[in-house]
Amino acid sequence: MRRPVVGIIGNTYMIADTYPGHGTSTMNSEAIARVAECMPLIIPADPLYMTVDELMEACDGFLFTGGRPNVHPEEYGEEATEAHGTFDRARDGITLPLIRACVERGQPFLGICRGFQEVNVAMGGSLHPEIRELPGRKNHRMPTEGSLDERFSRRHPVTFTAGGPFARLMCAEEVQTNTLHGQGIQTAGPRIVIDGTADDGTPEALYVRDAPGFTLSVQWHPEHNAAADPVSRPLFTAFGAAARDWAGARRPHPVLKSA
Ligand SMILES: N[C@@H](CCC(=O)NCCCC(=O)O)C(=O)O
Repeated sequence: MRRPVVGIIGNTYMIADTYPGHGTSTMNSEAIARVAECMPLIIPADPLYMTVDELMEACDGFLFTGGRPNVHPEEYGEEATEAHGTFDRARDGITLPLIRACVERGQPFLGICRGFQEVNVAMGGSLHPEIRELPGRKNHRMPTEGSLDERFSRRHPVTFTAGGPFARLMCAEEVQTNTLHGQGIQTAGPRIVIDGTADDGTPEALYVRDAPGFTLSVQWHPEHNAAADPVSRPLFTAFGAAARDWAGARRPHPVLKSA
């Protein structure tokens, strides 16, 4: 059987500070190829180039990756302010309808950081532009100095709901994770289940209630050191199994089965 194809949502970057291109970190491709055991395919996420239907036909599952630009607040009914930072409207135009279509059809996805936030917004939730300004919250942003491994080092605990899909998948109710984000979930969408939180109350792990397929998503970055990290590895392995099920029969692999 051919390997399942996982569409890795690309971000827009300036190449050599001169002209725009699409891309993703090799950590994402590596995690999909070597841990999920699927074929990584980087997607130039822009509705000018493709439709959601075409993407769903071409790919068996999707990795909604991290990305510096924030989801546009119009997508959750708020006006943009300076605090909301920069945006990527082309990516919003693909990812938000694609998430809703995957939820409805049971096609698997794994959301990471901005991708986690996109899942919440796509399902009717909202984001806070700068969570470190909320009372009692810590700074979750990427350290401004240090090697890649230092910047992606584990910085806070995440506690999962006892008996929930994440606790079952990780065989632990508490894990340590990295953290590289400024925004965070403000209100969860009606079907979003927050299944893990940081020690300052920031939502860190979610799934979509009653979705027929795999929807596990995390605010941290499991793609770092995915093959060796005991928290990352089960997430990518379970996602790969869900994509294989979909590729084999074009049928969903439910979140609870995956855990
Ligand atoms: N913009 C959001 C999401 C942060 C995020 O995904 N960070 C990783 C960036 C990786 C990259 O630049 O590709 C926020 O700040 O909350």
